[in-house]
Amino acid sequence: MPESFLTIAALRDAATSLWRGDADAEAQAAARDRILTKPPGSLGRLERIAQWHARWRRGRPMVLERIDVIVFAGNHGVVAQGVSAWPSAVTAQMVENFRNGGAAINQLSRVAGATLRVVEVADLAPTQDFTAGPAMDEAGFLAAVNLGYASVSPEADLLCLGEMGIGNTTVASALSAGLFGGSGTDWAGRGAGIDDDGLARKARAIDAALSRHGDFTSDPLEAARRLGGYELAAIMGATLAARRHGVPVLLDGFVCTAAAAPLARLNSDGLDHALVSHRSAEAGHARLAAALGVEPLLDLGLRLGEASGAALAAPLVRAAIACHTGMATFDSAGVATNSDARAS
Ligand SMILES: Cc1cc2ncn([C@H]3O[C@H](COP(=O)(O)O)[C@@H](O)[C@H]3O)c2cc1C
Ligand SMILES: O=C(O)c1cccnc1
Repeated sequence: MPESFLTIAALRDAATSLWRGDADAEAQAAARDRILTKPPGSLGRLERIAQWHARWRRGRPMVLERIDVIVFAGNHGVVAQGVSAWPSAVTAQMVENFRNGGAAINQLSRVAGATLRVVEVADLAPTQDFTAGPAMDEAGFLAAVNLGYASVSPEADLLCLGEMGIGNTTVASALSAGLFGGSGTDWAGRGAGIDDDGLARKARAIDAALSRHGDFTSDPLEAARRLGGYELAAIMGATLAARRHGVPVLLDGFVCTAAAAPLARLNSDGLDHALVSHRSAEAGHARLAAALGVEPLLDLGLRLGEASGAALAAPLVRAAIACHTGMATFDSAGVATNSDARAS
């Protein structure tokens, strides 16, 4: 596979010929779960998380020494439609804040024992307003995908993805509608706190984008190029790279999940190496998770973005792996197995 995609066709090839994961490693992890000193299944979803990590780790040891958090930042032409309560300048100001350690994600990354990196996509130039034309041309879209792809280190044991981009809840709503159907009012939410009039403008902008681009959105990559944004394209590229490198992924909230969703539309298992870390309070996220058939790990009423939910869920993966690798077996600890096991 090339290190960067020169054409949409090359990207499509990569996104439709995915590594399917290590089914043996997953089965071995499930078998070990059954002999650990606990009632079978009693660690609930933690057991599935450990098995998931084993499957997508390409045979490497089940450790969580290196957790990478990457926040991709970008700007959006559709902000001109009055869809955000905040000016686009806040994107660059928050990037500076990330670099100075002052944002929520700085604190949450530290608590998770993770390393935070911020990547400005397209130098924070805005996309084209997608009510008037495609958000990105092919070259700009591919450059953003490639930047995201190249940002992923194969050395990471877990990758937390997030975003910063004023206006991007409108973009995520339009992209979700393009991929899964529905209208502006179905998908639009209040984002970073827009009022009722703004919410109505947001729904109208999404509907305008859908009527302009709707004929092309049956192709998930065209949907991503026309209705997406630079940082969303980078998140998709990073998610694809993580699949290739054997790095399990935690996706953040609505925007991040929408960004990666084209991969699930290209392949029914295209996001199996990624977990949705939390259910965002942003209106569209529950609908998007249902459309993808996934159950987010946490539900804390967060509606921030920045990878905040992903960083919060990383300790769950750490806990799952600690139990899986550290617990004694019934045999080694001399604990009696249950009656079914004794009878067999
Ligand atoms: C100070 C501030 C910090 C943020 N951190 C994340 N977001 C979040 O809000 C933005 C999306 O909301 P909308 O679509 O309504 O513009 C994104 O930048 C997202 O990451 C923030 C927003 C603000 C204002
Ligand atoms: O869930 C998200 O991704 C989100 C919610 C509100 C604002 N920005 C992002």
